[in-house]
Amino acid sequence: MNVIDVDDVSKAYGDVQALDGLSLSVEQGATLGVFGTNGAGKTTLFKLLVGLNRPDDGSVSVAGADPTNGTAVRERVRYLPEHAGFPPSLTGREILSFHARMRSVPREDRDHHVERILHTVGLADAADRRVGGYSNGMNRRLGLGTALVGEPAVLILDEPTAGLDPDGIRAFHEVVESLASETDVTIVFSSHALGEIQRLCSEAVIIADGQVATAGPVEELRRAAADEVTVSLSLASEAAASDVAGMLRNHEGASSVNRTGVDLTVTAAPTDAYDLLTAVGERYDIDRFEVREPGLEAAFHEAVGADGGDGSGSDGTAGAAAAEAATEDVGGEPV
Ligand SMILES: Nc1ncnc2c1ncn2[C@@H]1O[C@H](COP(=O)(O)OP(=O)(O)OP(=O)(O)O)[C@@H](O)[C@H]1O
Repeated sequence: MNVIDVDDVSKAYGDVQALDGLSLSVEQGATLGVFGTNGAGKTTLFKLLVGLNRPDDGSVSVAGADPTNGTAVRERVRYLPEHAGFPPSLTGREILSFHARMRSVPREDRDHHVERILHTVGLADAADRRVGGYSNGMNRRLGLGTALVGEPAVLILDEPTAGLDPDGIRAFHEVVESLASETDVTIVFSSHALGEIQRLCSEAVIIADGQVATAGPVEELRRAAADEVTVSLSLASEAAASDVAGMLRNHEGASSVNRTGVDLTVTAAPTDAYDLLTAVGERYDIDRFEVREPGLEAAFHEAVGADGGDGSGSDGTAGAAAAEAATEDVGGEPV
């Protein structure tokens, strides 16, 4: 049964055609990854799914109704925007309890409901700390926790791991993985990292120029992907880089390790890349990291680069931008 049906939807902001005849459907319980370059239309799509915007043309149905049609639908569909802030002086438990009251969770169930969510998002030990002292990753998981209050049918997560360090990404992945395997919630998850979509999602859709460029089971993307990814990372000193090289040579997930000064290049299976980064991040300060996935880049290039898209394609710019977006992956922030 489809829980989301988007049919031939268009949406413009003045002269900018953000969505241009986009159609997509999602089965209940699926985890859908939405990938696209900057400005492809992902956030516009998400706002239509949660009723924050209306389409100019076409129709949107979520959990059996038009999302702009009243609060009953909005209760069943939750949106975690890219940036969610909380009052720093409150604790995680207080914030979740507040959301439980707002969502009309019965008083006698509230404490148990909040406790269960704290465990689900991995914040049980930090429940009574003020959120002003939470890390970026903990804040993001608390945001996911607030979205889980009242047991929604659909979760819409807009780039939930953007800007997180490897530990934060891994912790968030674990929460999404357990939600996907242990509940019937449908998760729609946008990301600039194809590897993340490959790891977490059962279905993927690639959006380019406001349209679906390609869609299907992630298994198909996986088949198109290379067996190995390249992880590049820089350590604070040559001594640390040398230690890490030794450590990774003994790590069963790493198939090759090369070091030049403070820089390391490691090849690994796509699903091992985050484990390797976490293992290093637990013991050393990583200055910079990047995960490159040549096979996925090629698949993406093919999906959006073939006709080039509006105004940028004939000279290959769209394909180049696509490849750049894919290689950027989740790297960047110091750990
Ligand atoms: N409120 C707005 N007013 C004018 N133009 C907008 C507005 N919101 C989005 N756009 C434009 O619509 C297009 C699609 O934007 P959207 O935010 O949906 O893309 P996105 O895929 O989420 O991008 P990103 O990955 O950068 O967040 C872009 O060209 C953007 O500049």
